[in-house]
Amino acid sequence: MSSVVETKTPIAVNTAACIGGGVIGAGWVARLIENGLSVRVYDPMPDAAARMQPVLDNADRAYAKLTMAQRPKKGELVFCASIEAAVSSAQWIIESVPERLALKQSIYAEIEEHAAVDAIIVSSTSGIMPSDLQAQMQHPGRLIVAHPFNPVYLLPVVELVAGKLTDAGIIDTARTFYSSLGMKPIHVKREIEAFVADRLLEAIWRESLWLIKDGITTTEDLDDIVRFGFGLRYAQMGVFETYRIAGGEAGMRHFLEQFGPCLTWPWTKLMDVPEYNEELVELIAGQSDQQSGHRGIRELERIRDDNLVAIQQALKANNWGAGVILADYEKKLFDAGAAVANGGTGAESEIDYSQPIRTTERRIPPDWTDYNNHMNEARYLQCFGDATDAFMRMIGCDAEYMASGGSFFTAETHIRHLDEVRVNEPVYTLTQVLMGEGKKMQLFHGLHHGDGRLLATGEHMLIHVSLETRAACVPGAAVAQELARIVALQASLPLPEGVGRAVGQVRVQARVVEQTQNPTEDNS
Ligand SMILES: NC(=O)C1=CN([C@@H]2O[C@H](COP(=O)(O)OP(=O)(O)OC[C@H]3O[C@@H](n4cnc5c(N)ncnc54)[C@H](O)[C@@H]3O)[C@@H](O)[C@H]2O)C=CC1
Ligand SMILES: C[N+](C)(C)CC(=O)CC(=O)[O-]
Repeated sequence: MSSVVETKTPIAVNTAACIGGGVIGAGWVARLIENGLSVRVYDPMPDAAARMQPVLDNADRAYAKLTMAQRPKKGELVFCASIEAAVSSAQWIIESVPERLALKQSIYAEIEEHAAVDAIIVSSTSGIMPSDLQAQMQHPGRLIVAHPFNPVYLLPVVELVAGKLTDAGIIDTARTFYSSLGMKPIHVKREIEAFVADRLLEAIWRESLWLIKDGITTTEDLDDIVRFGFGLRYAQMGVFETYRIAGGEAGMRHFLEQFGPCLTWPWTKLMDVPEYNEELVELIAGQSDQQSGHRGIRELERIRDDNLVAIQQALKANNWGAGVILADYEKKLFDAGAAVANGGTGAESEIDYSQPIRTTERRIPPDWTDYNNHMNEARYLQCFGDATDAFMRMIGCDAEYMASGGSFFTAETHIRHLDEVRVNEPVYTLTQVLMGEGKKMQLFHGLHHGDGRLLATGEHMLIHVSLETRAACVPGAAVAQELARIVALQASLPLPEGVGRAVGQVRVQARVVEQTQNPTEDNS
């Protein structure tokens, strides 16, 4: 994926500024740099950079598990001493400072003094109306709210809200921009305090505070009721689809018929608000300390991130909800990844196909290792399979080509394990094309450690097939031509060491030869 995000309006984003680097600012920084954008941060806290680093480390760890696709080269991160230095070269400016209208307005005034006049300014506010935020701006048309969710680097949804003075077209620009970051932008059609999600969250938060304050339950039991129950449902279906199913065959109508009358029963205390005072803080924070105080925040973040990654991957396997967003994001990464691995901007034209081609590049994720404390053998095949996929895309055998009915199937594989690799270590694959003719394609991948050591080799015979008939057939003209071109370019390369090897036990091979020469009824 290119680090330059082309948006629908004539604005190309390659540098973003983040004003405020706390919980949400750090989350934005992580998502932006993981997607290859350069980010300039301003936060007046003297230790802002040191406080942000563990969040960036956790994000890096989560992304390594989120997708096996090669991600763009991480964007540059610069901490700036002033708003001026942060925004002057940025095309996209994200404000994530504390939730106070006057503070936010004073920051926009300073941003407008130094930013390009066409730079977009975006607030992360949880609930202040964009019309109020833009009220004192010189160029209010360029401000919108893009309300994210914690952790910003993993949760796809972002609520987009325009103010009364926002220019037409900015929402579309923002939709394109956030989609390119692997997010799911949702346009909230009319501005309202707290938008949509925080209205819902506020309801459950207020009710929860009442339930603890009234001694009905504890923070721990309440959390268990959520996470062992309806919380599991909400990762995959929302309020209305869930309750439609709860209405049985008759669906939503029956559900409303059955539970509609409860609306007038005392099933909520939402009409009332618990008094916010020291006693409430002690009660809630004390129980929370008892429940979770034995773990640090960073450790809790990692547990949360691992679970969010696993949930999104499960949804991807079911082609549902947030999993569809992850699949689309990965497709973009895969399409661009191999080209970027070969250096430069990622343009296919920059790849030197006369040499073994750098097809993938990654670090070994924590869950790829086994009881021997090194990469599990199944993952070697994954590395080689991904390298084959990357090469297929290079010759034009991509999603579009497959949709037209052609693809390659692997018919035979031989893997040699030569050296160990451990968690978090960098690896890359180099691919040599041994043959590409008619229906057949033979590839030889070398899996290398980042320091150059050869860790394993994979030799693979692939057959081109029709996805309709599942029978072998010759590839389409463009794919065949590109494959032939690369084969010709690599024709003078020496054959790689280990090519054509079988599992090399001399005595077994001798038996194979003998059996072939003297077939009996039993073994023919
Ligand atoms: N924490 C959350 O769960 C969510 C928060 N938000 C919104 O994001 C915004 C930021 O919230 P958090 O990150 O949670 O707060 P935070 O308190 O973690 O971070 C705020 C950061 O802004 C910095 N800051 C203060 N004055 C500044 C100034 N004049 N210029 C630049 N930086 C300044 C602070 O040093 C701090 O690092 C708020 O508008 C909040 O409503 C949105 C979604 C979720
Ligand atoms: C509590 N909060 C209002 C800041 C929450 C949000 O705005 C979104 C989230 O991440 O829950």
